[in-house]
Amino acid sequence: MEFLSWNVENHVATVTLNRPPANALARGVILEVNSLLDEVEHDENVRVILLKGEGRFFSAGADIKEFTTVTSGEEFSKLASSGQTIFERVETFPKPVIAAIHGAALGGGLELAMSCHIRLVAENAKLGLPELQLGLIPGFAGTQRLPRYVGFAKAAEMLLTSEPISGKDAAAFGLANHAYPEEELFEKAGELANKIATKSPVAVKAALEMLQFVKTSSYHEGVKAEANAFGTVFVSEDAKEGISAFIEKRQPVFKGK
Ligand SMILES: C/C=C/C(=O)SCCNC(=O)CCNC(=O)[C@H](O)C(C)(C)COP(=O)(O)OP(=O)(O)OC[C@H]1O[C@@H](n2cnc3c(N)ncnc32)[C@H](O)[C@@H]1OP(=O)(O)O
Repeated sequence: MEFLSWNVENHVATVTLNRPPANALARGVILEVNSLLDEVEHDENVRVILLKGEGRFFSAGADIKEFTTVTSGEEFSKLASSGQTIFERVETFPKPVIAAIHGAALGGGLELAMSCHIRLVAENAKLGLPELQLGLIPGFAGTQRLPRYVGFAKAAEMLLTSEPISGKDAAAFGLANHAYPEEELFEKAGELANKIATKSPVAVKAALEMLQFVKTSSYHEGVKAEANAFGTVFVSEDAKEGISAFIEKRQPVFKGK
């Protein structure tokens, strides 16, 4: 694998996203997440997966620079659907997946983290869905998962302002299970993963399966609508402006077209 490395110790597979400088989730990275799941799903030595990022961030989201290579709304909808499918596999995976988030989990990075079963964060991390700043919307089920954790009003504020919240606030709002000083994060995450790894894999699998019943049919309709809207919004002039503004390191000027 090019962008993920992993090692197994005490039945815990620690998986590291490694795509400098921001662990942006280019298509290839998301496909590798899927391949990683293929590798560990039937490996009896792996009971828990702990996901983290190398460098300054967990992940700054989808690769904005890669967006400039996609042209049609249909292609963007497909990109969103395939990401949604892989993140859904994370959420329905029969082994617990824990995200340890330092630095930032933004856009697709937060969407990946929200598909994990448990999130531990550094107090000073930034968590958010800033897609509207780019003239876009989230496309990897973020519009559906975020309100499930933080409630409608906070999700609306986070989406509509594009402003991230701190790890400390993420724990207070229920987006993260716990927040720790950054220097303690990975040790605490390892302890939690080791604790879960001592449980019966049969019972753990059943518990995870039962938790999936909280999803409603409107959730599944919502992610489908999100992928379609992602494609429609992406071919707007405002999206071109938002993406160019990010790359040119300036503020976007949106015209409503
Ligand atoms: C369906 C899903 C859709 C999406 O996920 S859309 C993407 C949503 N994500 C974002 O909008 C986040 C964008 N990034 C940022 O806001 C900032 O960056 C950070 C807060 C993560 C970090 O800020 P700072 O510490 O000032 O560093 P820096 O100089 O902005 O970034 C370091 C390098 O990382 C590249 N980078 C950051 N995020 C992305 C990204 N999402 N896609 C591609 N590249 C990214 C930058 O361009 C730059 O690179 P260079 O040093 O070559 O200028």
